[in-house]
Amino acid sequence: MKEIIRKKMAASPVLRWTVLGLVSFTMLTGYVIADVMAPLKTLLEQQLGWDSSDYGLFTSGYGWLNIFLLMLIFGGMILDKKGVRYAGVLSVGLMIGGTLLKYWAITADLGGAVSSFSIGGHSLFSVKSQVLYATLGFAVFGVGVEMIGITANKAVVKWFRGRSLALALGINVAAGRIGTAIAMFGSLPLARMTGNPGAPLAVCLLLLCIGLLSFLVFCVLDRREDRETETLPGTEKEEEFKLSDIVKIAKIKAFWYITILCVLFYSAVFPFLKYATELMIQKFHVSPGFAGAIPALLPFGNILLTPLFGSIYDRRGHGATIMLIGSALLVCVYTLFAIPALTANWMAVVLVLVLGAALSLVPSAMWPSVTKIVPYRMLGTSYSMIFWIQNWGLAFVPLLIGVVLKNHCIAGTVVIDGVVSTRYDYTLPMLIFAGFGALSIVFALLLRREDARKGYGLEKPNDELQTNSTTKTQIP
Ligand SMILES: C[C@H](N)C(=O)N[C@@H](CCCCN)C(=O)O
Repeated sequence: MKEIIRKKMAASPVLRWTVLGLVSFTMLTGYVIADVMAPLKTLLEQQLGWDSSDYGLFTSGYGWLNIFLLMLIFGGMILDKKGVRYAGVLSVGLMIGGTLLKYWAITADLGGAVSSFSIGGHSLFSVKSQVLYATLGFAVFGVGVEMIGITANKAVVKWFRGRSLALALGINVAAGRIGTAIAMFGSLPLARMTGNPGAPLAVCLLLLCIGLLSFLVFCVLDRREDRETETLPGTEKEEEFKLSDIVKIAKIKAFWYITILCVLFYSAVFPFLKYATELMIQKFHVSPGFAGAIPALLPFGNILLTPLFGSIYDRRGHGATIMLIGSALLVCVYTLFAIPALTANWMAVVLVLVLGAALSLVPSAMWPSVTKIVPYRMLGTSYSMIFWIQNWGLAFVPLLIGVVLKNHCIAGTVVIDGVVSTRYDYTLPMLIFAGFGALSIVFALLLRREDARKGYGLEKPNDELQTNSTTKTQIP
């Protein structure tokens, strides 16, 4: 066991909340782009001649570099080695570069060119060049936006530890949800109004440049603060991150419990959203024009509830229990979604709202809890390892649900908007999501037990740590 002395909790409240606003705004601009193309699927098919598999390839591009080339992990190590300012500017640079490539691909006239890939004369696959370049752009963007997610977390921890940390992290997550809501509601009307599917991307690029400016202002404040803090008497420099720290992180049981809880929980929520509109139409008989509005309630609820639950964690504690309750809610929601007899519209609205509460509870406690389990100097790498494993779930669970629907859930046909479409019985997919929820409960319980054993303080108020913020903190 090693002990280090935490840096002094610095800065005035005004400065701290300003910093939170600047970093969160930058993250918001990234989150808008992450979801801005989702409402445009039909438009891309109508105007650019894409089909569903083109769209599927493009969407999956988000995780390619992060998952297979381990870019997320490298991003976390860069964050720990070089600090939040360097990592943040790099993230925004990647987001801008990736979005520029995507914008060019969507708006350029490539004359229907096709890119083919072959080995030894055997054709592997061919894809429209436009789709390929747009996908590559989205892949580069995906590295940047995931990296800004972990960078924002570490920056918020740097400025808020010991003082309303969970509230601040909750507000940061809420900023991401505002970004998602802007994309969900603004993208399609703008593209329709201009008749150009690239128009929302152009606006996003402008937003991202403002996000970059916002982050640069943060950098000035952060550097000034660092200089001032270094000169405070009694402040010892924190140990630097070493590669061997990864092994140390990997040896922490609670870290794995929280990571597995994270992948299970997020795999039960974000992939659900990809199918939620169809579920509303087919099970709850919501009109297609209105069906997307019900799942869209989810981010709105989060905007208020995530900071609220964060604040409860700060003042009253019960972090592990909050994660447990959020996981239990998943099981209730998906079990009710699975019951074939429950088809009332209002039921769908209530269940989505409760799901929104779950998606506020778990993140509001999960991200601050990581700071109690791993030391600050390893935080970037720890968050990136959690995100990396979570990205596997986010990439493959939608695929799993698609396969299950295709092979086990076809229940005839149905006419939607005058078009004969396949009718799916969503019982099995909902039970799979409920299963993820049940497993989340198991890992939340394991986490709570481990906390009781090791005394991480997950059940203690974060603000209580304020008194300890300038004293010694135990580090594994
Ligand atoms: C999808 C992404 N990897 C993720 O986990 N996002 C979380 C937390 C974001 C933390 C932002 N500083 C989310 O709830 O959106």
